[in-house]
Amino acid sequence: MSAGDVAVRPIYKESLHWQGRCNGESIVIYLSVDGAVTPMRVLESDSIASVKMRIQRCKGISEKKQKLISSGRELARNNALIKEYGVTAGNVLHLVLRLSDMIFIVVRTICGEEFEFQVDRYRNVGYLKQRIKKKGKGFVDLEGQEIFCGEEELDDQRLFRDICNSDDGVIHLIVQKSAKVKAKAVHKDLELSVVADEQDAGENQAAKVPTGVDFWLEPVFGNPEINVFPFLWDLINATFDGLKNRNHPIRSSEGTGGTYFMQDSAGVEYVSVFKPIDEEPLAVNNPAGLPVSSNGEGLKRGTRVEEGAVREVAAYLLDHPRTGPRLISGEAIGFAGVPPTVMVQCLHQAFNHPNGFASSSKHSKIGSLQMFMANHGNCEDLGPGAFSVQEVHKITVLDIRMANADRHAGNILFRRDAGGNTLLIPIDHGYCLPETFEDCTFDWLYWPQARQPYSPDTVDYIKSLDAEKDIELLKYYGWDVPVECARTLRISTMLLKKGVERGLTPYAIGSIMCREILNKESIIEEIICEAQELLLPGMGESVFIESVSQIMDSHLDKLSE
Ligand SMILES: Nc1ncnc2c1ncn2[C@@H]1O[C@H](COP(=O)(O)OP(=O)(O)OP(=O)(O)O)[C@@H](O)[C@H]1O
Repeated sequence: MSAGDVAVRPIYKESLHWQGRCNGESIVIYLSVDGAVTPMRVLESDSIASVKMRIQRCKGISEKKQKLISSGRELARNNALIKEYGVTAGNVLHLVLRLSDMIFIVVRTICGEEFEFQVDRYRNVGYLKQRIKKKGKGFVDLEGQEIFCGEEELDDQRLFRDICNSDDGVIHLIVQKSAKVKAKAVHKDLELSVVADEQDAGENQAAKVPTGVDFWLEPVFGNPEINVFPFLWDLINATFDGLKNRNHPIRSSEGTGGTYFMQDSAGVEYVSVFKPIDEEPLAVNNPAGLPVSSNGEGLKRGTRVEEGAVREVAAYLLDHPRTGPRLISGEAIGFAGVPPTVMVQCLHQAFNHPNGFASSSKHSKIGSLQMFMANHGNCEDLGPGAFSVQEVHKITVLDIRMANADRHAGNILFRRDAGGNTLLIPIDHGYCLPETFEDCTFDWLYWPQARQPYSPDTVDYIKSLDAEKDIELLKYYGWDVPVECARTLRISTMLLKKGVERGLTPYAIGSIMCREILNKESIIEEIICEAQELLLPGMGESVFIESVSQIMDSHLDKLSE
């Protein structure tokens, strides 16, 4: 996309131009936010982090909440330079905001009682009152309850999204318990603080939606012989009941794709998360307005647009429980805790239908339906010190196996249990099993737990992994795994297994998979390249994999000397 495609706003005082920077290597690029475009002068040697800092200074958007995309690629590495991503004069940087959905509310009464709530920004004040009533019996009389913000009375229909409109997602209200509940300017002792935690083109091949219905949901089977696990049926049925009771899907403010929270039949809790393939980043109906991919490649190298859902399901299927394959044990949650995920088709007006909506199969969407996991935010909000070694290690095993190209801390939710333990929940696996290792990044690489050796239990789990069986399993579920993705799985599983045999830590293994700097190949890429050079015409995949194995051995032996 060139600057000519968009209307450019005049440069105003607090524009994104550098003040007093030399012109030597400076270029003008364009920043596009929600369709509004602002010119921005940068140096080609500026890092992505420094560009984000400038956007933060000029536009007041925290750099943590910024996702920058240029020419169909996410500028994911903060330490990489603008020029390394190939950004040149006149290019457009698309800024996608990652607003938090979940808001933590601490209600403190004058008597010193305290109640904690977690709501999302699309809930209203009436909903909070219901929650207060349920939790704090006798705390307030729901009938007589009124909540104020400053001098303004908040009516029951008011959404937290509209109250919590500051970028850092924090609202301070006051509760004055008199005959009524009142909220006004901040006062420490009487505080109700609302803290936002950081936390139709796609016509499908699925079965026809019954005529005359305005919503629909059913699983999509790649293989008609598959028996859907009972817990997945429960998930599908609970989601269906929510739709039947007119509790519509609610779009998440986070994320670059269309992600919808599906409500239960009472409209009180979320039961699942639906991600339609035609709304993925760079897909034709992406609600964030990102340009459509020019070559079908997804936001991360080696991934394809509209294949996010199949990868989400694959990550779940391959997250085998400790006790053995799910097909035998029937256990819902696996070693790493990927939430149960299933492929479905869903029809609803609330999804993004830029060309209009009609109750017909044509407008139903294929996508992944994942169990909604109650959480207290994501790992971007906490320092890694809060997590146990085992919790971090389970994520590292998953990411290494799946060669995850999108493991930033925001894609790990956390939940504290009553005993104060913090459980990590990995989500967002749409960029797993890429065809190449180029974009593999693991935020946990820099966490201290990654430098600890795996426990004997974890080593046993890793030893039990079998990439060939995994590929068969994915095929059985109907994903005709492309040869390149199967190769990725074989090589990453091999690396993990060989690594633990030599006592390597997740850090050591992960470092082999990730590029240290953007344009320098990682060790695993070098190994693959070396093996490719040895490959003679007519040699099959197994010979290639054997050659990778031998080269990998010699690299690892050197490492562990
Ligand atoms: N299984 C889940 N349980 C609870 N919340 C979830 C779940 N999956 C997603 N979410 C919430 O929805 C938000 C958006 O989801 P997700 O990160 O998967 O979307 P995305 O568009 O793929 O994001 P990204 O831009 O990080 O690639 C998450 O940040 C999280 O808050």
